[in-house]
Amino acid sequence: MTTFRWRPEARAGHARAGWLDTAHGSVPTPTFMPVGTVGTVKAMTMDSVRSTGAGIVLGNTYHLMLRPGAERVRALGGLHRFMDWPGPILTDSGGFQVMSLGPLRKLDQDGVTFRSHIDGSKHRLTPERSTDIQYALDATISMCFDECPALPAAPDVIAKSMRMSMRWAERCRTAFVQRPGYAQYGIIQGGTEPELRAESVKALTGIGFEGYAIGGLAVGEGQELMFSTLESTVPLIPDASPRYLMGVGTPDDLLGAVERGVDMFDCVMPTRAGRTARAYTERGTLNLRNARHATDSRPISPHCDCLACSRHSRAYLHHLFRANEILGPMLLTWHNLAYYQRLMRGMRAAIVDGAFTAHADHLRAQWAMDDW
Ligand SMILES: CCOC(=O)Nc1nc2cc3nc(NC)[nH]c3cc2c(=O)[nH]1
Ligand SMILES: [Zn+2]
Repeated sequence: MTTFRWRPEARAGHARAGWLDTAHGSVPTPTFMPVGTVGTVKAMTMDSVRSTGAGIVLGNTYHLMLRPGAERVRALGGLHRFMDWPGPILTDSGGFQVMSLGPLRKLDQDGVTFRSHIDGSKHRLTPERSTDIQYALDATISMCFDECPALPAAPDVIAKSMRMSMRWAERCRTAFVQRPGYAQYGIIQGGTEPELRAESVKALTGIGFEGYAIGGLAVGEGQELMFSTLESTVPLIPDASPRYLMGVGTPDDLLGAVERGVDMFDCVMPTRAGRTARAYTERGTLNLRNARHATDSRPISPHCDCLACSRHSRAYLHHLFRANEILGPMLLTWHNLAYYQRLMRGMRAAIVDGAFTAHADHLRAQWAMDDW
């Protein structure tokens, strides 16, 4: 029987390398979670996701509750069976998606009523319903139902929103079914106000969760404010608890957040960029639709073992995107996820080898070169 926990392996300042033990297997941290919004990592098979080195994938409660419905997924054996991913799955609570529906949703102290973007049907999410849906999906890691306020916002607006999210966190914890190897994460809110962030951490650790997410960031505040908020918030989280920074980010964001003690990440950038001809590489990004790649016989990256880099040229990817061929987004999504996983593995190895500072300097110097 597995107990859900994070085990430290090595440290470099605030950065940590470790293992996350779950009911669906152990995953090395720091880890990047590909986003599998509607039960699929777009343009990828789960075997190709596995081949990039991914350990945990993310599923969206909001999308899955609307289609095909949580009850149907449960009846079919849960999300692991449904999408054929035997490893850990983290499901978000739907909070963030629903908040971004704008006029299609009505928020009150008890939850959110909204209309489906698919067929306009009416739905309601509350802390209890969100937690029940994630249970029906058999999520390895469930997230609390929270409100992520748009930034910039006045401190009193941020405070009111955070305090509502803390009341919702209490209700989520009460509704959560504890099972060995499964987890529920509290989501720290508080905008970029250190005192509000501290109040939120205190409230959540008082309730007690298996892990803690830093929410309310990567919503337009900019990297400097994101990093300063991490510096004031992460040290308040219990050392043995896994930390998850939601919706982040670029390779440079990931490096800076790992340096500040974050263990887990999710972001749509590598998959979304893969569909829009943008390639991530050790030397910055490439827009493969650009004519300058039309005759370039080199792989996207000489350091990459993905299918695109081991079999094809930049010229071929350029051609596929110009011809609007499905294989283009498939190959480039594969490459971008492989790059993100290689980046995480490289940071982890440097922390374990006691060479993290030198590795961070090397990464930043390379990204600045974007000359190939
Ligand atoms: C993944 C769990 O998400 C939730 O259930 N709530 C939540 N999600 C967020 C997603 C975010 N994505 C970004 N930037 C792309 N920032 C985010 C914040 C939250 C959040 O505060 N709360
Ligand atoms: Zn590649």
